[in-house]
Amino acid sequence: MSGQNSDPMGELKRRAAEEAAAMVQDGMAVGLGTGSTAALMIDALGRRWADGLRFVGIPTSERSAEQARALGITLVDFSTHAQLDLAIDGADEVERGSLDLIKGLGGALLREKIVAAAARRFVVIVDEGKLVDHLGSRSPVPVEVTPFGWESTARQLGELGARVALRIKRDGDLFVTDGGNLILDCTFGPIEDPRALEAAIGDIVGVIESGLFVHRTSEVIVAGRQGLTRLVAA
Ligand SMILES: O=C(CO)[C@H](O)[C@H](O)COP(=O)(O)O
Repeated sequence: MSGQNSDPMGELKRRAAEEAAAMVQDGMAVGLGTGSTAALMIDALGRRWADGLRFVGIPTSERSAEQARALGITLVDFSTHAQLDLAIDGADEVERGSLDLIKGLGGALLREKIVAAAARRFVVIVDEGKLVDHLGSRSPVPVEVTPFGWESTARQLGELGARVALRIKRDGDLFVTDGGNLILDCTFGPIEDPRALEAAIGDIVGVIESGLFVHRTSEVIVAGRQGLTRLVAA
């Protein structure tokens, strides 16, 4: 067995990741996303780094920091780089048309959102299975909350119409974010007005941030069976 084309979608995701990595230019400050697709992009940046490209990265998770460091990529923080040229990340859902997102199934939504908000351009890489007509069609909205009083925060999220589940790891331990917080996965079903829901979630005391990314995306690179497609925000 040759192994070639045994994972055609994986190969397309790798190409999408490489296309996004090709947008990085010498001297840029770049936000490095989290997740399996973002990891392919960081690998691609590692190859470009080995070829002589020089830039600085701000990682969105300890995982991505570790990966980038192992590739020799220089990492910085917001104390020296309060604004980024570009941030590249994956997503759990992308709404066709608006390019609004759900992120955070990997648990890095807070740092991901801070990095996206600080970037002049925010580029998202996904496979075509992540495209939806309405956010919430398949994915819950992850919400990062303070451990103190999480039960009360969960009750109030429930009052917004969500089925709320505290995120637990496969080994049965609580999932704790890089910032030491908890995640409540909130299933709303298809969301009519993501902007209004993002605001309503953000109004609840105890909520740190939600995985709704509204009006933040500059461009989406979609890996599909027919090849790569680039979607640009209207
Ligand atoms: O938001 C994220 C992590 O918090 C990821 O970008 C999202 O979960 C997509 O991951 P993957 O590329 O593995 O499907």
